[in-house]
Amino acid sequence: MSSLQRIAWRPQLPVADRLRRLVALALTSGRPVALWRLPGAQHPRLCLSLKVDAAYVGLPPALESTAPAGFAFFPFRDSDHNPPLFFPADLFFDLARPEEILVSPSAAARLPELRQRFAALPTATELPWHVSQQPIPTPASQAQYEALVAAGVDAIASGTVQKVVSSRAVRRQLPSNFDALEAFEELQERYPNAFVSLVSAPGVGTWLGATPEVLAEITEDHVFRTMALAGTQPLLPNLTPATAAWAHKDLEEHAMVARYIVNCFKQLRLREYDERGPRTVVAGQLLHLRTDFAVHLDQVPFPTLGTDMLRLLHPTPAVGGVPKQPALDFLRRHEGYDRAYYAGFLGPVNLPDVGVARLYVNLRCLQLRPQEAILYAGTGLTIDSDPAREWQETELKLRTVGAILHE
Ligand SMILES: C=C(O[C@H]1C=CC=C(C(=O)O)[C@@H]1O)C(=O)O
Repeated sequence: MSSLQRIAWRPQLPVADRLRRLVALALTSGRPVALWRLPGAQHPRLCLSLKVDAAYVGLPPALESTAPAGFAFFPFRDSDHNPPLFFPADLFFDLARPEEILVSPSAAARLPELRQRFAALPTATELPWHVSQQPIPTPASQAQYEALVAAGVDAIASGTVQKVVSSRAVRRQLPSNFDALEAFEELQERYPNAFVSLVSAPGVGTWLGATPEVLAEITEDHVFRTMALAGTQPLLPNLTPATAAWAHKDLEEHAMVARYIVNCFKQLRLREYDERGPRTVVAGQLLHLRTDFAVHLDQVPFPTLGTDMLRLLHPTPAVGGVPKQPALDFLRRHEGYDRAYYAGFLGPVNLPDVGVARLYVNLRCLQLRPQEAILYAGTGLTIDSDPAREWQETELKLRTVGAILHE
């Protein structure tokens, strides 16, 4: 049950300024704020939490309709440095319906004060985005990354793992006059089919991204959905999804993710899932192999399937590896930097529609620092991986979110 209440809201301000001021309202008082645009949607949405402490949680969130409404922001791996978060929704603003706002009971009780603070905020100031207190990761040089790939291939050859997804971080200077809200807008325009997000929270910093990968969804029609997304090639001018041919390496890399998902269903003893694929899909300037999985929740006796699958799935072999624990151990030992929220997951739960949850893997993302951005990208390794090609693939993936870092 959502306890959010709909109220009319007609400040004398253009819609974009309302959004900017709501973000300012959160940031100037040290609170978390999440903005997102669903794949294919025309307008973004915003969730603001009034209680910072309420955001820190342990387990991945419950996805049932009885669970609280809010926005999940989970790291690749739990740690004191990268806490798993769920921002309970106190204010929800949908730019498709700019004349209203949804508020929680505690926000409703404070409406006069919130309205006053909102009205007093200057529109044109620079926004005080949250900054992570964690050290900036040391970027891997090409030689270092290729050595990591070679170590991954060795671990596969020796039988320690079957697949592992190595990754790296890159530092880029921010362009002069960089504005995170304008960058969020540009990501929406460039990638209409991605889940585009801008999340800023105390202890977490500020993250921007445009991901193609669903981790766990429960849709309006009561269908649980997830996908295997792995296998990459550039979308070259004379190529279409229909004409793309795939190397054995990509097919194998993809099949391991699909098998892992099937095994998660098996662990829950669920047989009634629909599997479609693999097919070729476009994500920005890249092509991926994708297999879609769906379960009609009204037709199976698994009321908590969404929550159970989420807890089994993360991190999938599209970002970790197979078997899971040895692959994660390999990454901890060899990767040489902290992924933080890259390859974690994020998205709204019961917000605004009760019974609907949309969680995505945090890929093609960057972290904002005062003068620079930290970009992240990884590649799935198999026994056939060539270090130079894997480096090249990370370069291509970095271009997705990197496209917004121009003068
Ligand atoms: C790990 C990333 O992508 C994953 C998703 C799609 C294709 C992938 C691949 O082909 O390696 C990765 O598994 C990333 O973008 O950083």
